[in-house]
Amino acid sequence: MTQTAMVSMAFSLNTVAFPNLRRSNRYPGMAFASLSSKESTSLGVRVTEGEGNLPKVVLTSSGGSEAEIYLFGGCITSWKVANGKDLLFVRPDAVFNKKKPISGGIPHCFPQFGPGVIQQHGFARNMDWSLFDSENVDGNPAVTLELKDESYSRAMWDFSFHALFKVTLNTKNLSTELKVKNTDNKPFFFTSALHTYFRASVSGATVKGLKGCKTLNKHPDPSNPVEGVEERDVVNFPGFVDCVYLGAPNELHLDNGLGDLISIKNANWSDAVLWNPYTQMEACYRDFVCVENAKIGSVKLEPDQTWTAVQHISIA
Ligand SMILES: O=P(O)(O)OC[C@H]1O[C@H](O)[C@H](O)[C@@H](O)[C@@H]1O
Repeated sequence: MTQTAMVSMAFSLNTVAFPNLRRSNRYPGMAFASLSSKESTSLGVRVTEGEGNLPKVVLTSSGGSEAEIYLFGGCITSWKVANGKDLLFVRPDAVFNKKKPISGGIPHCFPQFGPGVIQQHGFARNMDWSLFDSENVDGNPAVTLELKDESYSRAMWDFSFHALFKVTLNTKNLSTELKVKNTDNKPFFFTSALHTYFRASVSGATVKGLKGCKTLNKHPDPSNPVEGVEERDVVNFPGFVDCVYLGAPNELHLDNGLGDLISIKNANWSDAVLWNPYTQMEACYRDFVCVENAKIGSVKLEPDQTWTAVQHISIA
């Protein structure tokens, strides 16, 4: 299919309002499928209707990979590599009704990781992000979503900010770039994470690269993390795991126990978190591990300053 053919679909979003489409579709990469039609074979970037009638963006690369991103929460829920295998995991208890964050894929934690003065993991996973931009370069599609403060966020965190989240799909990798700009006239602080749920066989899953990191182990008491140092070359998930790794390296290697070796690279996500709820989630804990790129120490942004962090997950 040619690039021209990829964008031939009409833009028809009768039932869903996207408040910020002003810069969308600048590039010949985005097709907007009718929300009444769930089927499309277009390559590139298209918007369609997902679970619970929520709008989702589908990226399809010329190399045969596919990713899905819900505007609600700016949450990537699927990353299928060319053989059709989805390397991300959405929990069976996930709901798509905006009453809860989508439990699975790659939810945002912003502007707070974990519990604290505002809701657990912050509000970004509970808000509608908007389409901001799209492109399709050499068969590798990308979409940028946008989140700004509004009354919901202001009620708990009274700052003006502008976040952009760019998701780029290549044949063998999925990259994200998160930019947070302080658009207020006073400084603010935040913490953040990409709470990535990888499909896995928990009994065989391992993570390499964390040896030597300072740890804050939330097991057994989440409100009183135990400080330590990771001594293992290969970290596994023998039971409940909830551990922060400070000063994590810019590349980790996940063996998902299902035959896939996944490289998790980052720039500026200085920390990492491993999480598996074990029998707290009896129905699904065997089927995923969370390996999260995180920023646990507060980032301070002065007015007009921008913080940028990149995650790059790829398969060998
Ligand atoms: O259930 P959620 O709010 O999505 O949080 C799920 C988990 O996220 C992180 O991994 C935290 O370290 C855990 O303490 C928390 O339980």
